[in-house]
Amino acid sequence: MTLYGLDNLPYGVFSVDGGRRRIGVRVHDDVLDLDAAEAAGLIDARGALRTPTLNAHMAQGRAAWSAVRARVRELARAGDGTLVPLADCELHLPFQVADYVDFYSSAWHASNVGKILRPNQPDIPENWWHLPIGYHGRAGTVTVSGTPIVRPWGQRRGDGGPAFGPSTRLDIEAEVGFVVGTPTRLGTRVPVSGLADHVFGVVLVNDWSARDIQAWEYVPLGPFCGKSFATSVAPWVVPLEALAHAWTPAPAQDPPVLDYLRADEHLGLDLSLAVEWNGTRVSRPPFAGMYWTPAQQLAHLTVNGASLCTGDLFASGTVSGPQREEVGSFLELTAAGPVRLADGSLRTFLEDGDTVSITATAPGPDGTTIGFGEVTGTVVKTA
Ligand SMILES: O=C(O)/C=C/C(=O)CC(=O)CC(=O)O
Ligand SMILES: [Ca+2]
Ligand SMILES: [Mg+2]
Repeated sequence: MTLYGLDNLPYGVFSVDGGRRRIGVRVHDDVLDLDAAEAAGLIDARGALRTPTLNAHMAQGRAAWSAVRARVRELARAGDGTLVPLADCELHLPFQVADYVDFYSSAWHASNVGKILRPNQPDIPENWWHLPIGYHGRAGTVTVSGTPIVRPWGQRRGDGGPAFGPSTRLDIEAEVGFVVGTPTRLGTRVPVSGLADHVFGVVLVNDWSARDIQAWEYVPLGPFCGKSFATSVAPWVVPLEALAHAWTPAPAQDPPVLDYLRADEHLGLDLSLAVEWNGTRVSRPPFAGMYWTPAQQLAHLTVNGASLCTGDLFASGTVSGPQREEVGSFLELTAAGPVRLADGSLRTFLEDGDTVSITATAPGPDGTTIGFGEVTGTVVKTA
């Protein structure tokens, strides 16, 4: 199956042999060097492609994204420009992260986690059905796929007070992130119809979570050290334009949402995720069933007049479906007992040396499939 053909063309940042960081587009198992293409006059983005992150091009806006993508497609089709084998490339964080926000938009995830963390309360709080709940994360600790994940230390609930040490309940969250290109002015809102004007593309996210630290610290202000130690993203940003065939009706919303969240077309994206734990596929989270859509998340994120910056990343929240084999966290996967991996070992939470990889596909035009690369990370013992 071709995942990186001419209908995809995801953007990344690469270097070869420790050289300069350059913008490129993945074409099958090669990277088309856009820095070299702009230097050679094969493409014109007013110099934005000759920079070490995608931010300058992302700031140029939707018309420029379309024009550059169309030209990249011509180059890729004609075999013009420099192709570097992917195997020779080191891949970097593709964009400089401005603000990072994480939502909580799967009803299955919310109800699973609610049962585990708040057994004496309703699974899902009343406000959840009226607004896409989220928290502000730590932009500076968003790292590219492959970066080792150092097991965090912190406080957890102990007998008669806090215990302290390396997290004993280290977990993942399989998510889909949206990368903002076009910024806004402080004091303005983005309407629910504004997604495609502001979002440049989509990237896979793993919101690593230390459940023991989280459970002790989060009342009443939400996650802090339990989620701020690292968030991994895939090295490839799939342009929103490449996902034109992946839109699908989102779940009906009842109770009805307020006007600012009501879209003429209430659409989600039909992405199929897969989670591998030390090489064993343990889950296939379906993104199409997310209750809150990215368009609603963006409208809510700015409804108070908060501005958008180029490089803002907002993540969907953990992608969980209704079945145990569809959940996006190990907290949920192992709630009823450990899972057995292909090597025969049993797991509940992550052990040092464990590797988790998340991949995804989406339908492209004419029966093609769009790939998102992978976001992977290996847990290492605290130094
Ligand atoms: O319900 C809670 O208290 C916590 C939920 C999460 O940890 C999930 C979170 O980060 C948001 C999400 O990924 O859906
Ligand atoms: Ca999360
Ligand atoms: Mg995180």
